[in-house]
Amino acid sequence: MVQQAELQEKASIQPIWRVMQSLSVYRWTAIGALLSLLLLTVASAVTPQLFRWGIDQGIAKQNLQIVLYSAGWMMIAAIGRGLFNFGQSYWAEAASQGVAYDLRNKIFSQIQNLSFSYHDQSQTSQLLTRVTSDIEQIRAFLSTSLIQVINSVVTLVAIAFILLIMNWKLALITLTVVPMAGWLLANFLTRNGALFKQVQEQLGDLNAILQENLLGIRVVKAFVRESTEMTRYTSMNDALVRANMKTIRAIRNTFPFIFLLSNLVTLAVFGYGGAEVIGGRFSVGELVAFNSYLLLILQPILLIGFAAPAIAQAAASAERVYEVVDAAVEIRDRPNAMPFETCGGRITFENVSFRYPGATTEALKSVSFETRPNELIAVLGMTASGKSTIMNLLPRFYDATAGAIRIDGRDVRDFTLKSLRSRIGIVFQETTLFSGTLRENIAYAKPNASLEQVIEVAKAAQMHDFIMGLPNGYETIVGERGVGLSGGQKQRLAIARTLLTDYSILILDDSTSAVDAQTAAQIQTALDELMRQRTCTSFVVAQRISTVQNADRIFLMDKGHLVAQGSHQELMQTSPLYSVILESQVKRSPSLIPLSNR
Ligand SMILES: Nc1ncnc2c1ncn2[C@@H]1O[C@H](COP(=O)(O)OP(=O)(O)OP(=O)(O)O)[C@@H](O)[C@H]1O
Repeated sequence: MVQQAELQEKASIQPIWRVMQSLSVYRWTAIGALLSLLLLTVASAVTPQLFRWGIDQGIAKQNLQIVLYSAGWMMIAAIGRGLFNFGQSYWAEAASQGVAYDLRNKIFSQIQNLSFSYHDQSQTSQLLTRVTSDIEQIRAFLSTSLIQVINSVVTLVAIAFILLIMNWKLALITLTVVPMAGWLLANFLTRNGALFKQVQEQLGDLNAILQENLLGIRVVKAFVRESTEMTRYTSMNDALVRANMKTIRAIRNTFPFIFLLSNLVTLAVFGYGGAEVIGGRFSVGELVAFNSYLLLILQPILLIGFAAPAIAQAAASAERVYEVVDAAVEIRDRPNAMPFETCGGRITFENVSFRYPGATTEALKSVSFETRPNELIAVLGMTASGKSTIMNLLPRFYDATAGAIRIDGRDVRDFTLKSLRSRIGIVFQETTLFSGTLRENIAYAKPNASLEQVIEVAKAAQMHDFIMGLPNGYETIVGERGVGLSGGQKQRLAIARTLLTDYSILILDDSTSAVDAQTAAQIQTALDELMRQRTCTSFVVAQRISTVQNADRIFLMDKGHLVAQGSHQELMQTSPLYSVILESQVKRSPSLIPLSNR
């Protein structure tokens, strides 16, 4: 139990240290804030002494000059406090903005590097919450809570020192408040760390529903599920409010005790100090000064108290942010990885098996094949038979669990990822477009491509005529995720985008599924030309008979196994499964001519 508690505490405190260490990049700004803070403490600590001087030496002895002098110095101290306060908050804010900026960039760059498997398993909305709300919590901690705590500790130490010099007995009575309040706060932090983490997680969950809803709003409306979605969102929103209320209750249960403590101490000082003044052992000026210090010493304790929930919240947020920053990038370059430059066209799968992280069964089971230079391979199979998985392994979106994948005899893991992926042109099954113009979307991987080059690939993807029919042509703005384009148009744009890259291996993963048969055939003819001219090998995950017939070889997948390979004619004669699949396609798409009639 003790060990577990220790672990928990370690887990919550460490990220905060790490956040503070990241201030070292902005050390001069942080030092500026710290210096201002120290000067602010001096200016605050000196004021009660000026009071004491003014009362004891000025008012009590009827010396107007000293009263005026003390008032003048108090004025200077007040101006100093204002200036140092400004300097402290300005520099603390600047340093916190710097750290937040770096963290945002770091987490974004890590998100770019993390492997497909990480993104498969993580929730987009939780990532969004980490980049936005969690980093904001950390920034607020650096700009406000951290400064409050340092300020409080420095003030506490300085004032405790002054009080002890002034009257050690009275000082000891006063200072009893410090360990008691400290204990209450430490308890509060340990008990409620998990609660603050829970709030951030629930905020992420709430964002998840919002995000899913925004992405799927058309489905929601089509299925008339608005009220169900509303209920789902409201109940998550309720849960968030409940969690937030729990934190507020925790704060409410702790802070009244600290206030009570401070009030009791004020009374004790008044009673004991009053008796000392009557007994002639303490001057009125000293008691007034002491009382002012008492306020100054309670203020830091309360400030630490107010900062405590924010620190707990920031610790939970820092833990969540560093979880992403530290996540292992599974697919990375090996030491001494070499660039992939020329492709001879011999792609080999040697007993390749693959299981998706978290999956219970293998998506590929001991798949072996070898392609020949300039071959066009069609991959065919029932749904979920492993076709896309084969395509995912070649550019190393995932690494094979067993076996090896080679290009011209060299393991794909020996190449640098950047060179490997830039020489493999892939058109995914699902099309993602970015907001921007049609031209920008086509030239996504090659922003400097000339308009002629863009037009050339758009023609090959049978997109040019459509684009030219638009009032703004290639400069037409595409909505978010390609809103405003049909499914087939999006797919054709995705094909054009890939054709503009420096591919030498081309993979088309069912990328004309939303295009009508006639247009698909036109794209196919244009692609056939390009594939044979520019690629060393091409793979097409095929659904259409025309594609299958054009292929040099067909790989037939079934439940993760490569069950047959050969030409269309060969498979027609040898593989019953092949005939079944093709027949089912003919039924699905009446525009296709049954194979038996060809
Ligand atoms: N990211 C993933 N995480 C876990 N399992 C996955 C993932 N992607 C695919 N799978 C599983 O792997 C198996 C093979 O999927 P794959 O996408 O390769 O099939 P496919 O033949 O391309 O199917 P389709 O024709 O429907 O696109 C399926 O059982 C699928 O559920």
